[in-house]
Amino acid sequence: MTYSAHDARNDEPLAAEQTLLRVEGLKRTFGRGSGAAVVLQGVNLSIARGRLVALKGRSGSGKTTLLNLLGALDQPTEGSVDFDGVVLSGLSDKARGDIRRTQMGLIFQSFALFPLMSAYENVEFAMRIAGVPASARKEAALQALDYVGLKPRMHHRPFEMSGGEQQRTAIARAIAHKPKLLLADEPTAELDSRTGLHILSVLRDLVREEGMTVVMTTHDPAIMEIVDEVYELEDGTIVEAAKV
Ligand SMILES: Nc1ncnc2c1ncn2[C@@H]1O[C@H](COP(=O)(O)OP(=O)(O)OP(=O)(O)O)[C@@H](O)[C@H]1O
Repeated sequence: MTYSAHDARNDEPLAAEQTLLRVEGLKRTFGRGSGAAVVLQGVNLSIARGRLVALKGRSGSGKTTLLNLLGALDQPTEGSVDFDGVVLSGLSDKARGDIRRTQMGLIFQSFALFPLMSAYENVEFAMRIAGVPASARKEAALQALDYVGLKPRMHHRPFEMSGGEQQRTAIARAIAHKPKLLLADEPTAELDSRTGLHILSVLRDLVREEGMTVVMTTHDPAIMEIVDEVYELEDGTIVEAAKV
């Protein structure tokens, strides 16, 4: 069964052009033989463009593993992830990397901000990596920093900013090249509730105003208040899909 909270609401399958992500029969194991751990199994889902989606579930249920597969950071053991009509596992490492850099934005703890660069430089550098031409980078960086309300502090380095400001810098860095998909791993985990709500409103606006698709993992009940769809994982399988 393919889970799609969007389908469940409308009782109609998603049209191909509405679908940004289609996951079929996804399985991921780590290790081999009798010691192999099955971390994801039989995951099917379909996510439409312009949706704000949460993946929830207990610690160890497989949320980050699934997010890594959606973001082409990892390869499935079986099954496929189709991103905007392209099956990611059918591509070379280079082609997958190109799609990730140019069409996706990632907010992951493992992609920390560069400590010696200012907020502006962090955002500008990410666009260089994404292949945005030099002539367009300055304006796009300023626009992204303005979007998250950080323009006044854009010359500060991460250690001179609060946790919320650092997270907003990470969002600006992830969205400056206008990706189709934004993936965020526990984006409010390290923040107090007020700052976390501010971050969530920025993500909400990106979906509403810019038509971006956002998929994030979370333990945060506040996230459930603002998302369009929630998928719950249990032991590597989706057990519930809901329109909130
Ligand atoms: N590279 C790896 N090698 C071996 N096991 C792994 C690897 N990555 C993840 N796992 C295992 O897969 C399971 C799911 O991990 P995952 O990080 O996806 O869970 P999660 O739902 O994101 O948890 P949390 O909420 O704590 O971040 C865990 O048991 C973890 O130990």
